[in-house]
Amino acid sequence: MSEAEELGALRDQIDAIDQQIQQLINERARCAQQVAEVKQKYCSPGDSVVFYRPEREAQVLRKIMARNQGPLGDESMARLFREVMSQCLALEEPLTVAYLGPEGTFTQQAALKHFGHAVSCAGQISIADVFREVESGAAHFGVVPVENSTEGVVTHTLDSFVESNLLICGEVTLRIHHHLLTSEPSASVTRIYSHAQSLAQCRLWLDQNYPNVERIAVASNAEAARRASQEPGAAAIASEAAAELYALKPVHANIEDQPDNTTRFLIVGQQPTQSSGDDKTSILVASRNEPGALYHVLEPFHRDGVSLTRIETRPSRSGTWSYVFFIDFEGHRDDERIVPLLAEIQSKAVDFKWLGSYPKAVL
Ligand SMILES: C=C(O[C@@H]1C=C(C(=O)O)C=C[C@H]1O)C(=O)O
Repeated sequence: MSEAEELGALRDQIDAIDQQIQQLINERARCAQQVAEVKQKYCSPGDSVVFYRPEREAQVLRKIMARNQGPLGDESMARLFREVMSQCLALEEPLTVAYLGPEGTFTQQAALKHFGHAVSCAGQISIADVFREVESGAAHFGVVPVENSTEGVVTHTLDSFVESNLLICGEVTLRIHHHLLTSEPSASVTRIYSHAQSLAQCRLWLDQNYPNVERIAVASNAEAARRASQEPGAAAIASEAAAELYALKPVHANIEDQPDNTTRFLIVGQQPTQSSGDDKTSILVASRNEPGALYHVLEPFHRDGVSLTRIETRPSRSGTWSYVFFIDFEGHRDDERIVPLLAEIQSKAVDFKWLGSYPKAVL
């Protein structure tokens, strides 16, 4: 056989397989539409139907990864199905997701990684605005950054939970790569714009490569890219998405000081999420201002062998030198061993707030 004949035969096979995949995807989509009808049928009058089910989506993705045999990698396969589910859910109900914008931010990337591309994303100018959009019902869900592996916690996000009644219904992590973007030759750069966190994440690289160039902190990396596209002599530290959006060239790629630089984002919404079988819970606890206060809050976790995944301390706004603790641990509020544990902590604390139980990030 000639090359053309061999390729022709294989491409015929691919066409036939595509036809089957397409039919099956539409069959799946029809099932999702029926799921929507069932959800509507059993919804109590006065309640609003909840179409998006984070725990079910996490379970679907975990099953896909567990049974995958290649040659496509587990994560690549899960990403494909992430998009299929996103389109199926959009047939049930098109979602609006508020995120910390503007367009081109890492938070937007996180929103698309979590929900897939069939949602409509609404960029907000602050974390408080993301919370407001979801509280008012203008957006179904919100996405906000909460911690970075190099720079630590995003305090605005934690503080927002003190006042807000929104619940955490998911988490998503993103490997953060920073690039130096400009439209000029890199030698003529006189100013570098970026968000303060990104400037900090690239501090050593900047000290070595641009020691005498002014670093200017702006509201977001996307805003930095916008300025770099308009001002002569300006460069930005931002993402590939921002480079595309503002037609800038990445003159130096992956300039972050820590190669495993990762940011964790939270998904916030109005409804509680059911157990997916592999979950995390976040709580806020204020304890008495006395010796051993934190110890007494944490002791039950140790005793019951429940793993803490994070603990943050923030000053409470209600009194000088009193604190609230943000605690993340493994398990769901409805798990048999978590129910009594939470009751005990609640009974010991001056103030206690359950912020949500949600599936551990799958992708
Ligand atoms: C189909 C459903 O609704 C939505 C779509 C899903 C899917 O496409 O698999 C999964 C969960 C929900 O977000 C469902 O609840 O099963």
